[in-house]
Amino acid sequence: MTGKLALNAKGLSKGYKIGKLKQQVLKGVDFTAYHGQVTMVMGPSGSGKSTLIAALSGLMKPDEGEVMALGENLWKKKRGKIDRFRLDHCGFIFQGFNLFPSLNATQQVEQVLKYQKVKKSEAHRRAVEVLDAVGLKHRLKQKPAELSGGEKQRVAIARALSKMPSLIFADEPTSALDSVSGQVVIKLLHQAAKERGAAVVVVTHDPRLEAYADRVIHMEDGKILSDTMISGPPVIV
Ligand SMILES: Nc1ncnc2c1ncn2[C@@H]1O[C@H](COP(=O)(O)OP(=O)(O)OP(=O)(O)O)[C@@H](O)[C@H]1O
Repeated sequence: MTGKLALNAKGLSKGYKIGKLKQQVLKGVDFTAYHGQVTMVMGPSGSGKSTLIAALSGLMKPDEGEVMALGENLWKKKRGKIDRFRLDHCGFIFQGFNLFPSLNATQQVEQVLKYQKVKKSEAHRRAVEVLDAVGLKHRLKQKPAELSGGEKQRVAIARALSKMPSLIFADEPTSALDSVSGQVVIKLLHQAAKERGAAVVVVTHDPRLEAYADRVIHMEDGKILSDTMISGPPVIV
């Protein structure tokens, strides 16, 4: 699995209309991501990083271009099938955590597994296991309001990892965190790539992440300016 192409996008373009003007945010972007690798996307604010992630993950249809995700032509699918693809194969870690305020840490993870039709008892077992893995065994019953920023982000990661997704999209996953919590989050993402062969795409301004990236892509003004493979070309197995 490791080293195989997980995402292969070609010619992605996207513009937003503001009144009569159209702002071109993605300008014919080609993008690849491999299983077992952490691909970091950097660039100035407004350069189109989040829009790129949205197009790659089935959240927002590009105006032009094609996304092959796990060998499937994502945007050729019907809306419901795209939603199902996301549910089955994608894990998301966004800024602001997106946790349900009324659910405790265990329930946050169980909720996701319920959508995957995992049995209740099995969902509970897996939720506890994955929360333990992110160092939150002592916070299983806490709701978001009772958790620190770092703990909330770890719940969000546990939730994303619990369904063992092949594709993980993280948008500024460490921006709200102190350096210790940030390191924990980075290591967990790295582990998901190395131990499970997930393709991890991380949008970040955080230079600490660079040490864990296999590849660093720089975007500017809707285009990719540079693409540097840090850990050498992927190994095809
Ligand atoms: N739904 C939308 N409607 C209109 N304009 C949008 C929309 N989403 C994003 N934009 C604009 O598109 C441009 C690129 O946004 P995007 O969020 O992709 O950039 P980014 O590189 O992720 O920025 P940041 O680092 O600040 O998060 C910005 O100028 C933004 O204002």
